[in-house]
Amino acid sequence: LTKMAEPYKIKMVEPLKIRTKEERIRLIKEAGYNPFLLNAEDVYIDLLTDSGTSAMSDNQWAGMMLGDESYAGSKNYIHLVEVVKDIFGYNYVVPTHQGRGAEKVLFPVLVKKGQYVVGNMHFDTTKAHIELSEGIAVNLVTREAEDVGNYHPFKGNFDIEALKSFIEEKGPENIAFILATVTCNSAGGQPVSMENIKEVRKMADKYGLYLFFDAARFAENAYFVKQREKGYENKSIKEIVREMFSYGDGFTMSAKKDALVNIGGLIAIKDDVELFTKVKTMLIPMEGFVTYGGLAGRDMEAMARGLEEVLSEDYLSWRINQVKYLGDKLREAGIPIQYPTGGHAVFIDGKKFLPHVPQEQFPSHTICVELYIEAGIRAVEVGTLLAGRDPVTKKEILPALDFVRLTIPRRVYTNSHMDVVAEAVKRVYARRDSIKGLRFTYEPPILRHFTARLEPV
Ligand SMILES: CC1=C(O)/C(=C\N=C(/C)C(=O)O)C(COP(=O)(O)O)=CN1
Repeated sequence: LTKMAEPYKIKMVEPLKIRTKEERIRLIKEAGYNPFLLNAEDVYIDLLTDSGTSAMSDNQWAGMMLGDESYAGSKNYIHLVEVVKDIFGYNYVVPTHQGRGAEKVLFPVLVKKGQYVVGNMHFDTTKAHIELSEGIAVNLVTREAEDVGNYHPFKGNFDIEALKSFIEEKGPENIAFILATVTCNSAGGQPVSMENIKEVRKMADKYGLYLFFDAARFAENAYFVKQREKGYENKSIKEIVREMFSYGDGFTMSAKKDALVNIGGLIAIKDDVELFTKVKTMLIPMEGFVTYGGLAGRDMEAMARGLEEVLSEDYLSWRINQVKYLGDKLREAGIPIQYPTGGHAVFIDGKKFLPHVPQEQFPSHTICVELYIEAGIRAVEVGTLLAGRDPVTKKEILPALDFVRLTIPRRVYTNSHMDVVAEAVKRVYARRDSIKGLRFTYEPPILRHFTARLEPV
């Protein structure tokens, strides 16, 4: 019985505004049919992202009052380093302002012009920073990730054969490093198994390559390992995290996800002190001095406390089952989603939902627009609009996966909100045959999905 409700009670609330349907039709038109351009106060249930949108705990808020805002040697930094060492087993740690801050400092140190960074699936801003470092981002995720409707326990895994032949084909000297994203956001928040991580580690050792983690959703990955991988059912989340990261040489982290804070990032290096010196040298001009890296002391304190809190099994079990709760309601209604549901979001298969809308007219983005009109819900497209154009041919990339991501913030919404979301998706699904696609009225040259403006065809 104790597992049926949130393992926390609510002490402070933020009243929500609910615009009328007429207002929402006007507002989304004024926003160029792009939910990114809506004002938050015009959104009822915001499922745009789980990044930076978590509710902090009383323990974290109390930590905010203990901010040591000294420029150098803040006690919050010392606390943060201790926590990272204790959880991940890495000796060298610097804060950054968020995940991109970590990427723009670490990648130039690791990547030489023209080298490849091979990953399961890179998040779009991570890909952007690999390219800004003049590297080439390559995704080698298991084919199971594209088998959307069928159950596979670890759809975030690397395709080990593909990884081996890619490194052989290009030559290890042309691989900057291997990057394992846990969980794999772009595949549907899908986990990577410990067995797969061990296989990737073997490759890294065989070819003398670094293995880094993109650790944004590390705790959710560990929870799935505990639930789904033989031999881990009796291990604590902390033990599983420790083992996962023992196979890595370092990580970047957007703390805005599993560290339960609204701003923050990290770079951690296991034991390569030389590499750490290069990172610190880059950090100072790009993010700030070593002991604050673009953050206030209070933010580092909240992050240190969040990293410890997120390891709670009661918290993880509730958080991940809330995603499953929404996913199950949609599957029961016959709505096509990435199955099983991931750690942070339900991913609707837009191409199957709107088979009559050509991919060039952005089926999943169209569903996001309809969800806002239907019930003031803001979701995000992770598909064709996001993928953009081939930089050389300028043709639409047309990715295999075209998803609506219903991204659930941590500790913010109850299952009553999930019931509203499920009902709204069902109503859009019921009228899907009458839904038309979208076309650009303004198409930005890079990362177009954030500021594009569109209209119904
Ligand atoms: C796996 C991964 C991410 O998901 C990520 C950011 N994700 C966002 C903003 C999201 O909506 O999924 C980033 C960038 O983190 P940042 O948004 O700069 O703190 C890196 N890796």
